Amino acid sequence: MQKPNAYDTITIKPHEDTNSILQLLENVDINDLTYQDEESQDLVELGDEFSFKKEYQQAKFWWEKAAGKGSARAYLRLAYYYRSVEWDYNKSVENFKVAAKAGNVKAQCHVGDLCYASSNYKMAVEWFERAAEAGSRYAQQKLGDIYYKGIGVEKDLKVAAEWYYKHASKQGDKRIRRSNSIRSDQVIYKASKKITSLLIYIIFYSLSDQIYTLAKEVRQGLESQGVKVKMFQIPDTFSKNISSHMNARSKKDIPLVTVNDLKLADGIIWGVPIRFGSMPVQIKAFLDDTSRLWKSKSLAGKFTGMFFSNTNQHDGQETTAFTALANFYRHGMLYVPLILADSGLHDKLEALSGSIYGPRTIENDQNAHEPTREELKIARQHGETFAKVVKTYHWGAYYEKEISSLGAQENNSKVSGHNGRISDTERKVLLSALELGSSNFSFNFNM
Ligand SMILES: Cc1cc2nc3c(=O)[nH]c(=O)nc-3n(C[C@H](O)[C@H](O)[C@H](O)COP(=O)(O)O)c2cc1C
Repeated sequence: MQKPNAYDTITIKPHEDTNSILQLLENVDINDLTYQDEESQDLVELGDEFSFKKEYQQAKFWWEKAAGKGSARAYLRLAYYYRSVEWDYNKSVENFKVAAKAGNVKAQCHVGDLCYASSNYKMAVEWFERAAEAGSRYAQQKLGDIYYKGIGVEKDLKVAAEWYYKHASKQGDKRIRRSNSIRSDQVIYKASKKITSLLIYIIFYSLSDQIYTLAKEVRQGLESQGVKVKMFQIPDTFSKNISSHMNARSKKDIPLVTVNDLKLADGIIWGVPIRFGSMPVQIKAFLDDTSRLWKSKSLAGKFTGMFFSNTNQHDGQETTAFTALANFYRHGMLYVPLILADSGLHDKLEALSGSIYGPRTIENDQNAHEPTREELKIARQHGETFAKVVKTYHWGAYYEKEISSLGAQENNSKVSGHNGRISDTERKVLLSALELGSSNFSFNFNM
């Protein structure tokens, strides 16, 4: 019979395979327990013998006899027969369904595939679940994919990770079972710990508290992302006379920063009051002192950012930012700008403080030390964004490290016939576990 161009019922796509029934039967577990009785098993095997001799009509005869006795195995063979010898889509699907209902795992996978191809995801999941629970690795992987991508079901990384893990653990591939470090729950736990132990510094110099007020808001934004925050101030170098002349306020509860402290931070945000279009000498002196960290590259790769304060709307933020950037780039630090889309700066009609270089508060004669609500909001938002950037980087670095450690383990384990590469399944177990871990921290990959 001629293979039809399109199948008739519903929206199921035709199988494009031209496999002979022998090839199709190759993957069938001949020891499956879905036959009903010994007699029907004999009949199925008789049919199989004819099939191996490519005498398909005879094969069909005996399989039909076995099917008449309720043998699920026989129904599976008839489904293959109508799919690869005598093209009859309806009969093929009918036989798959009977075999699936009678508990044949292979048939359940086929029915799952058919439902999936016709966008009936709910049914597909039901059939794949039946097969997966009976141990089908194919169905386990399919369920992992379905939940991982959220196709027709609500995306659920935890469920995806569990199915991928089951799929991987059954592989006979002992690598995944043996390696405790890639147990998905442990990956999540370790990665989560890594993220919650990220340490961000806010380092500022502030005489009359304007910068200090903004610093507290940046801190809130950072902490909302689950990172640890330490606040430091840069030691003053003015004499008591000058300080009191400049209305300096003591902030005894905030520790003074030392150059060595910087080594421990995963990110540093600087609070910079503007002095004649540049940073205060105290900050500059401190940054100059960091030159002793060049050789050890202690600051290289760390994220950094700034927030500002000054008196006049158009006076000095850009020049202060420009001249500061060279200090950071010299160390190989990575500057995080104020992301305008996050801050809402570019869609406001009224003039707002801050720029692409960072949030800012403008001194106000009546209310000198109280930034506006919008300024505080932008500062908080910047703290959030900064923490997300640092987390994204460390998450990715952690993931990469796990992947390469898998590769290294593989090379060491000398599993025969393995090329040392990480399998797709291993990647998927890790990826879903890591994404799941990230979602536990309301971490947003789409920022
Ligand atoms: C020496 C000096 C220079 C200043 N230069 C500027 C300036 O160039 N532009 C500006 O808008 N404000 C300038 N200001 C105002 C400060 O930026 C403002 O007082 C500061 O941001 C207050 O922050 P703080 O309370 O955290 O110390 C200057 C202040 C001083 C003391």
